[in-house]
Amino acid sequence: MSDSRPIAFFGEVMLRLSPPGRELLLQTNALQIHVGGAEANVATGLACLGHAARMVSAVADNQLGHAVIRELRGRGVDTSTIAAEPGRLGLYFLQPGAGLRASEVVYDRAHSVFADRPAAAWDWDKALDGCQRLHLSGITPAIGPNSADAAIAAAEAAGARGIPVSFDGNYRARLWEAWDSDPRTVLTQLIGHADVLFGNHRDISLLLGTHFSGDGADRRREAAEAAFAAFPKLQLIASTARHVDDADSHRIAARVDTRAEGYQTPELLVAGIVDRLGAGDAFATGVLHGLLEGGDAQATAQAGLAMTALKHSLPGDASLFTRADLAAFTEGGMDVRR
Ligand SMILES: O=C(O)C(=O)C[C@H](O)[C@H](O)COP(=O)(O)O
Repeated sequence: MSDSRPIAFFGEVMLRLSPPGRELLLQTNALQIHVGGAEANVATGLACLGHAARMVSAVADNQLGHAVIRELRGRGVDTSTIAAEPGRLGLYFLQPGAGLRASEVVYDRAHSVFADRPAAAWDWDKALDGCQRLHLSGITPAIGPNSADAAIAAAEAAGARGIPVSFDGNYRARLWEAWDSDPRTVLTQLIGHADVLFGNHRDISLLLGTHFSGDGADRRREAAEAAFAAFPKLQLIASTARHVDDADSHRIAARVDTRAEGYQTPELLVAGIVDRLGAGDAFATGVLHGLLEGGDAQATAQAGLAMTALKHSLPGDASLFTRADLAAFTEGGMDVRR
């Protein structure tokens, strides 16, 4: 039996606006709307797999914010710790890639309710009450000084209560560059609280200022060992290796390193991609699911790979797959099930 206590997710929830097909953003006169936000995506993914997930956030007290809360609640996420306050909801525009044209994201989230909320306004006693884990990502501290302080306060509050923290690096250059930020110091501080880190050898290299000279899996193991040495609380590092052939076809392997062992799955061809956004969050969902089920490095990496592969087939940011979907994927056989 896995732990039934909720996992708390702290981060901004937004709306994503994107053209229906492969059109350019303003070539179209219609935009599709999806709820997005890295931490909310993982919360949704885990809720759909039957785990208790609690979203800690703040949205606009208007139709948009209320719709976001309704959507998350409808997907089984506990929304009782989402504040609705006067102000604006963060948005982002996605122009999906096609062929050799890459996808583009335009953020429109400055001065959102979440970004402008003072760090002292968050109630960590309520947010973390009864939780088994807190999940954070590198997006929250990138949003601006209030949310950087709030992310650190969240990690410290979890630490003070003995609640483990998982951290997804999710480096967003465009957010960090928009203000007078110091990503390395802030991210180092946050990862210092984490027992689970989602990040690859490049993220670790940037954090530690170390160059890892090996190749492939060896380089990832070398980077993981350096991170374990630098961050005493860290117990597990998970990453994907993604080769982009074109917008519709990627080859992906999943890797999990613990202090004792490293396991990397064979590369999986993910072709016919419908929507790549949220695939990293689906990977985190799978890895956390694997951990909650008591899996070892191999089982955890395989669950991460399965969830990320499935997400590429689904429009929208969040992974909505159930345990039955995961089992069907693992059994194989891609023809119609009837
Ligand atoms: O960029 C942000 O700030 C967001 O939170 C929007 C998206 O929901 C995530 O970025 C998806 O992240 P990936 O799973 O890495 O594709």
